[in-house]
Amino acid sequence: MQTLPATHPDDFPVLDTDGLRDRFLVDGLFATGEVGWAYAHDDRLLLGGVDLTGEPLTLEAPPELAAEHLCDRRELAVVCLDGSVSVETDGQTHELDAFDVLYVSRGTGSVRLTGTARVYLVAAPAHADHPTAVGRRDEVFGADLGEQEQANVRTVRRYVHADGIASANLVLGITTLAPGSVWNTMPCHTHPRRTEVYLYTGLGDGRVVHLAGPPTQTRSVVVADGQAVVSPGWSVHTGVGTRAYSFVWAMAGENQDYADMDVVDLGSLR
Ligand SMILES: O=C(O)C(=O)C[C@H](O)C(=O)CO
Repeated sequence: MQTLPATHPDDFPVLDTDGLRDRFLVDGLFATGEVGWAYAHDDRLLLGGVDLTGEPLTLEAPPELAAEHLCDRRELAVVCLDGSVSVETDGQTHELDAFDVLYVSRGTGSVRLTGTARVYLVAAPAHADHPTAVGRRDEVFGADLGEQEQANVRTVRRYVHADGIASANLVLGITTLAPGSVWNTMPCHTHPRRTEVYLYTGLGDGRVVHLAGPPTQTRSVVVADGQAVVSPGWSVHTGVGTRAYSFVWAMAGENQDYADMDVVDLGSLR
């Protein structure tokens, strides 16, 4: 399992390309038939991915958690990126199509996936139980943002958040850029009270030049389809693609208020 220990912001500007990628880029999540895990020490976010080809798969807690079941102390989001997947949680079945999300309650004993799909997993420590619930792509709250002139026309869909699917800690959504738009999250922001992870999808062979770091000392990380970038509370998270794409954004920390962010003035970005 890839482990990403926390980094002090003063150490960020001195990292070279490989150092930045080692510390913040998550790669290798989507193996066929088995879950690839990554464990960010920032807010203890656990990320997983699997390429399902029809064989059922039961999710196990990675040994690093020292837990009997994945959800013993954690809540989980199961995100269907493409295809369709059937998720059985303690005997209850939930059908997901592309960009549907299943929130799985802390305390759930067994989680089993069956289907032909790429599935992304995000699990955060939880101090309370909330009901297992499905958020459907076409039913959750979606905000249409951006302008054609700024190449950032996009729909930001919110699934798990203060006014949506209830959770103890997790906040999660999916942003989709319109054809011809390439910029996400500009003007950008930081979340001093949360860690955020962007998982890029729908990029094909393209790339996103993702900007990270303190607002006055940003660096770029070139990201491919199926890779993710961890943004600690002091880091901006924004990027420009070689084509339109989607990304799953997931956060954990002090609260679940989507609007709790510090917007960075474009003129102060360095
Ligand atoms: O394109 C955007 O703007 C976003 O998707 C922003 C994310 O929702 C985000 O960063 C939430 O904190």
